[in-house]
Amino acid sequence: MYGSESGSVPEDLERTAFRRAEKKYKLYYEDTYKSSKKKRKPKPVDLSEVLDFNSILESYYQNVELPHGVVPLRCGFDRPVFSLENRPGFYFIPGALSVKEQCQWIKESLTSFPQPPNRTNHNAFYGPINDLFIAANERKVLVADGGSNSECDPSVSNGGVHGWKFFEEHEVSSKGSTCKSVSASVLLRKLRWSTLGLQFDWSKRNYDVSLPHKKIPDTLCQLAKRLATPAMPLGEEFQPEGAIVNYFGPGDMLGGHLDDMEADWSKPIVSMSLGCKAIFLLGGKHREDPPIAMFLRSGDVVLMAGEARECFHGVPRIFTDGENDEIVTLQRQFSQEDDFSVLEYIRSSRININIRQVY
Ligand SMILES: O=C(O)CCC(=O)C(=O)O
Ligand SMILES: [Fe+2]
Repeated sequence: MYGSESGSVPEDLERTAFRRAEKKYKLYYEDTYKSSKKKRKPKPVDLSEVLDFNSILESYYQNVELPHGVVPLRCGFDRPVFSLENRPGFYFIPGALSVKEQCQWIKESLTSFPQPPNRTNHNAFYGPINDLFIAANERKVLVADGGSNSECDPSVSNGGVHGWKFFEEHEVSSKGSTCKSVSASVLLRKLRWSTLGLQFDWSKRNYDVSLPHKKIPDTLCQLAKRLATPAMPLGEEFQPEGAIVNYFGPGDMLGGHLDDMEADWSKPIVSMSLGCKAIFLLGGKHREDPPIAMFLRSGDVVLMAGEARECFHGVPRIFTDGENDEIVTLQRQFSQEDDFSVLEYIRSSRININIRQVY
């Protein structure tokens, strides 16, 4: 499902309309800048066909005609909600989260959500990792304890458990380069997903109820229940049971896919965008259907329910450059709160939290 700027795609996959749109919006760099990674310049991309719900919201407030096919929903929600004429079950709530809420969920996504027993993409290789964000700020290094080859672990003189443990940088460098190690900041940069509540097993593409898990935090549940209301049948309440947190760095993308592992597709997926702006592609039921492209900004919420659950979707691009990322207010807030480590992370990242009712 995931890809990155370096991923190559078999030719036949490029034949679908969805794949062509992914290619159109994906990050490519100008060739002339290839030699120097720092100065690489993104190739310009034509964004004229990307739906912009910020300007749609403005038009709505000013009573100006909306783009063809965009329909405001009358549902009594406390913010404007838009639907798309030819994608029933899809709802867009621009700016649904306040800046404070955005900061709160960004911080939780970095600090508490990746904590065991929640799983992350690092589990398969390193096992559970505690306090990754703190370790990254303290410039710690994760070191392999090689069992019999235990000189790798500065604290173990002979034998010891197999596994990985954080150490201070100087403890590791004094040991030389014989041990397998990776810096916490590299691991934080490579964090791609964490799962909350019922744990999603990516290898089986299913929920594994036998895996230990904690309930989704109550504040997040309450928020998701409220945000889900425009897509819920009257009188029914959304029951958040599982969530996937996606972390995107520059050049990362989320390939076209369906989320079809939940039992009841009439219930929405509540999807919150945080950090740098992205392009979201909402396709149809077939990869051959031309997708609709739209910007997702920090604070936007998307709901996918009913027929929209059968639509391919993905994120081909995030914008991490100051001109396009649209995170000034977020940056200001983190600076005011002296949260410079979070600020550093989010200025080149996007986080998506999508919350699901599984049964
Ligand atoms: O990042 C997004 O906005 C979409 C995420 C998504 O589709 C998923 O995790 O299934
Ligand atoms: Fe999805």
